[in-house]
Amino acid sequence: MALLEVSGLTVATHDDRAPALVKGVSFSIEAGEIVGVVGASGSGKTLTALAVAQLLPRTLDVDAHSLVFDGVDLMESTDTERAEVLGGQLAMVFQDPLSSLNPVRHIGSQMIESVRRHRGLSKREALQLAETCLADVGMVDPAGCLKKHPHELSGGMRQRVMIAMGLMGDPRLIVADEPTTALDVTVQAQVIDLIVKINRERGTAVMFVSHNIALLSEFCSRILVMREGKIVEDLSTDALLAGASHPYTRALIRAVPNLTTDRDRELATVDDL
Ligand SMILES: Nc1ncnc2c1ncn2[C@@H]1O[C@H](COP(=O)(O)OP(=O)(O)OP(=O)(O)O)[C@@H](O)[C@H]1O
Repeated sequence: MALLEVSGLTVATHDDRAPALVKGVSFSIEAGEIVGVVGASGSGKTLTALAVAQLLPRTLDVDAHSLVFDGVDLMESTDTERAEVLGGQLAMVFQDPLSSLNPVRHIGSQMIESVRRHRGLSKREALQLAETCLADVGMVDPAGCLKKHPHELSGGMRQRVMIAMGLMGDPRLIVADEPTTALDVTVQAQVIDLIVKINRERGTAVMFVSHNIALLSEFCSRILVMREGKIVEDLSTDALLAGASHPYTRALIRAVPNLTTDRDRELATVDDL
């Protein structure tokens, strides 16, 4: 069984007359796999990621035939089971770390909060773990970082802190929603290298949301293409680079000049995809 199996996931507003925002999508992610989710703005990528992490706002209705993470159907599970999964095994990294971090609290106290609640560690043990996780994500002075406030760190460093915070629970899946979009290109590459390193060294699966199919093709083994709330294609990156793809995927490829596939020449002759 896959690590994550989503079947018939629908997300909608409470307005019955409005069309659903995510329309019955199904996909799976194997343990240790990096899967990209790509699509134009508004195609439903973030809502799908938030539904997996059970973080959708209450203003939205969510329904699914099943949403099984590590053998537990989160649609059917108790609050306690869900809290256990979400308290550690599944970590979420957002585009803007500043909106996830409390500006007036030290990094250390924010990092240890969840792990103390869910794993019953003492403050000292939790701070030791936080320091180790900060070292794992390449922070040069992990002990010093614990005593800093978010605004004292650069954007790239804040994103490393968010990833370190996710690692505190030793997750099996990291759901990363455009984690590098707000960063400049060099820092973006460093954060992606870090996520790939975590995947290789710890076997952590990754669901990586981006609007950039070329970027995803560099490190994902599989890519889900979303359009208007549906997954229109689910293909391996090898298949993508070989050129076998849906017209909408080809349009996304065409929008990125530095991704070359066998189809590129053909694409230049295809009108109005
Ligand atoms: N809380 C909400 N209430 C109502 N509609 C919403 C809500 N959140 C998102 N939407 C709408 O749902 C659709 C899908 O949004 P979503 O954020 O998943 O898109 P996305 O593919 O992640 O886009 P982007 O790349 O711009 O982040 C959009 O039309 C958006 O306006």
